[in-house]
Amino acid sequence: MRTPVILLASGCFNPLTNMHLRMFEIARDHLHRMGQYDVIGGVISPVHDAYGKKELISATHRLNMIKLALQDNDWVKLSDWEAKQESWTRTRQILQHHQNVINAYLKSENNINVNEADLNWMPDNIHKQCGTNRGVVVKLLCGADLLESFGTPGLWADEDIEAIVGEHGLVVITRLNVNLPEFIYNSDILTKYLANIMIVTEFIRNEISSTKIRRALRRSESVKYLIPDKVIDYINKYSLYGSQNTKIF
Ligand SMILES: Nc1ncnc2c1ncn2[C@@H]1O[C@H](COP(=O)(O)OP(=O)(O)OP(=O)(O)O)[C@@H](O)[C@H]1O
Ligand SMILES: NC(=O)c1ccc[n+]([C@@H]2O[C@H](COP(=O)(O)O)[C@@H](O)[C@H]2O)c1
Repeated sequence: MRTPVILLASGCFNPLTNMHLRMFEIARDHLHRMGQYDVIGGVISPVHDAYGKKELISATHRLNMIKLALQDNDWVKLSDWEAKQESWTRTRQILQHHQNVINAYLKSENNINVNEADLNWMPDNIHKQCGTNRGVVVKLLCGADLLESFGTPGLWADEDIEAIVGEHGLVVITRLNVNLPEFIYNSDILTKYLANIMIVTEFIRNEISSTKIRRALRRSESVKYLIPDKVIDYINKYSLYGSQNTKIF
């Protein structure tokens, strides 16, 4: 029997791009083709404001843009749990929270109090898709650059990496200039849990990044077809990313 999986992408989404959405599609295709997993949902979890990364705009705006982008998406949902915490939360805790909540909810057959915020990101027809006996695994969906950041001294605790890869698992999308097999080979922890790391090769190379989108916006260059139209309208409406009085459609 296939294991039910939710793919969770945690990041800045500053702003959300079409590549963020595409990551979910190619990851789901890949996992289904492998035959071992049943991807029952996708979750986008934008980082808390306190993460404080350069140029990070408020979570309110980032959440609103994601909501707009997902209006026509029938399987990827927004989770605002991380963004609404008191402060920044480690990725390990985010994965654990989502996995615990969904499994408790499934076991209880609706009889526990799941708060509104958590109900929002759960897949539709979750009981039908999983029944009560099949535990859902929440896997971290990320790009190769995020995996590479595991090697930045002091950024990730070893026990967090071990829990993320060992208890959840990674689905990693290739990115230009990152040699994933070599990076994994050089890490004892990643090699130990190799079976839990799925590398998804994006053969249709696409180097859209939020950094490039912000740069284009600052320079009044068009970002159409790189981010969803509704997100462009929102950026225009609130003059975000230095896009005042510019033509970005
Ligand atoms: N073009 C891409 N290819 C593969 N993964 C990507 C791509 N763009 C973003 N991602 C992944 O999406 C997740 C969310 O990333 P984040 O919002 O930090 O995106 P980003 O576009 O890399 O941001 P920034 O450019 O601001 O650093 C991360 O795991 C990141 O690796
Ligand atoms: N120790 C950790 O759990 C840890 C460390 C660094 C980044 N992250 C997460 O990685 C994501 C992407 O961050 P960057 O955009 O800075 O690469 C963010 O969601 C951030 O919260 C987690």
